[in-house]
Amino acid sequence: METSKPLLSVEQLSIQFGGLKAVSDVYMELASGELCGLIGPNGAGKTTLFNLLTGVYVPTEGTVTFNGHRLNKLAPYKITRKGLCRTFQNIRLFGELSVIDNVKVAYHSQASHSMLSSILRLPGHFKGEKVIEEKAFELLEIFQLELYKDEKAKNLPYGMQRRLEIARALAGNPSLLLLDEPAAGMNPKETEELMGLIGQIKERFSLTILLIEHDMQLVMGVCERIYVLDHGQLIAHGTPEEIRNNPLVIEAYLGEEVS
Ligand SMILES: Nc1ncnc2c1ncn2[C@@H]1O[C@H](COP(=O)(O)OP(=O)(O)OP(=O)(O)O)[C@@H](O)[C@H]1O
Repeated sequence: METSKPLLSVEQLSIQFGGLKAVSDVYMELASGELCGLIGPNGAGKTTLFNLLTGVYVPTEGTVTFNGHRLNKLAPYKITRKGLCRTFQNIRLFGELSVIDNVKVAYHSQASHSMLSSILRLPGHFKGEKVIEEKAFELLEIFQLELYKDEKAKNLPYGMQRRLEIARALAGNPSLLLLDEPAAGMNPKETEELMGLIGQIKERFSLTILLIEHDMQLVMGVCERIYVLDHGQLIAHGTPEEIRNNPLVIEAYLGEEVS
């Protein structure tokens, strides 16, 4: 039987900050089209792992292979161009720019019309700009932000800013999307709507998604598989059912609710 190669393959990935191994010998495989969770107590190394996958940090040891390419030591923007895009735990929008310009900026980093045609205002520039404007508006519609397109990003309510962050990440045309606590600070209704939306964009854009989330019920509800980190080490991975009943996970979360 032929088994297809994973979209993302992480082997023995480690990073050391002084005396602290923030990520230690981590293994992970994501198949194309999966929606996986990454969980673990505070300080477990989840965001650091995202930073390693996206080139923010260079690993001390180990390899990251994405879509057949070794990512080690590639600059973050090159990794984004390969189709691995992310959002951040702390919202990183251009607050003074309009909502639609925030998405357009993200498109420009991928734009196919050349810098020269833009400088000289050649027809290719205007055609490219029109396409970008249309695509950006489409993304705003998907995230129900189109009515706010001319509003400064900083004036959006928090939940909408979080949605705009994801729209911006999608403008990078990812095949793998990493979401760092996408529902942080949202109320239960906003969170439920966001999770529905994440399911929709996954199908619509044929995405593979890895998401960090603290709300256990939510992770168990939406993810097909879950990876669990504790003190930088991978202590478990499996289906929500397997994770819920794993003694190591229960111990790591002692005092917190796992189900
Ligand atoms: N640049 C850095 N220099 C030194 N230590 C760091 C650095 N980045 C992260 N760490 C440490 O690595 C450990 C893991 O941090 P990380 O932010 O990845 O955890 P996390 O699982 O994302 O936590 P949380 O759920 O609280 O966001 C922490 O002890 C943190 O202080």
